[in-house]
Amino acid sequence: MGDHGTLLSVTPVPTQPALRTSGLCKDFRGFRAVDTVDLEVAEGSIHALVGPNGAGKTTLFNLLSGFLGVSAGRIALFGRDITGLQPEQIAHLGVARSFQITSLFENLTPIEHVELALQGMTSEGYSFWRSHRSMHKFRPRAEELVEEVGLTSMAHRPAGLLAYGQKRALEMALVSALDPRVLLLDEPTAGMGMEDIDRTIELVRRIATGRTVVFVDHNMHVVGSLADRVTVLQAGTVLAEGTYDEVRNDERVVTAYLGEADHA
Ligand SMILES: Nc1ncnc2c1ncn2[C@@H]1O[C@H](COP(=O)(O)OP(=O)(O)OP(=O)(O)O)[C@@H](O)[C@H]1O
Repeated sequence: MGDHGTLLSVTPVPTQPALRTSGLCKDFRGFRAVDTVDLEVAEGSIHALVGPNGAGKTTLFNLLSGFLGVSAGRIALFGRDITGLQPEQIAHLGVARSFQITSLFENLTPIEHVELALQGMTSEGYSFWRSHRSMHKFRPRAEELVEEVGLTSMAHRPAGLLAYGQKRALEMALVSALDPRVLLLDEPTAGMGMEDIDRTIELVRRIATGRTVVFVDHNMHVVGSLADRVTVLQAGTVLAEGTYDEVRNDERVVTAYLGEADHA
């Protein structure tokens, strides 16, 4: 080994997973909805959480984003313990979350929504009474984000007029505006027709560039198209994990889903 001088004193930091849970549990009055889950999400990956209804996917999302407190176990974000932090603290560390249903302001346009989101990211914080001029500095970036999600033609129309798929696209622009390192997407294609689904797949791919994405989706076409890795949950525990092809051929997974179909 050559002499690297002072560089030798710098200990290389091994790459930490974007998210890691160890022994994560959540109890609701004695009912264990998330049961000893060890999850590892690699930095830069797109990771899907799937499983039959009631498997604990949403609860796990709520734990990761701090909306629910853990009953046991730990959560680490890039190696930093975030267990017990409040949602806004976790958001501040670069984790953004989309919801299945987001409340948009019916009278504000997509551009205005995105401008508000961008303003919220600055030290100025959200302020509804700020002058138009101050908001205008966010206009170019807002236009870019609105274009990225395919809403340019609706950019200046009230959000109340947007079709369902367009509202979900606007949501995507809002989470992009937060420029998160880790993005948690809760059923990004729920309730969409085929055309919107394929557009959303493309959108998630684009937004995922340089980021880590964890998403929940029931649509296996979406999971197969997007996910680098898939974790299958059942009754709060990890049933299987691997690539999409690995898990979909796993007999336990097939059985779990057939079980669900039986009860549908
Ligand atoms: N606040 C709560 N109080 C009591 N039980 C809850 C609560 N939230 C979730 N549960 C229960 O925990 C289990 C897991 O629910 P969760 O919503 O996490 O499942 P899921 O995998 O997201 O299901 P779905 O695919 O239907 O959205 C379910 O049995 C649910 O009834």
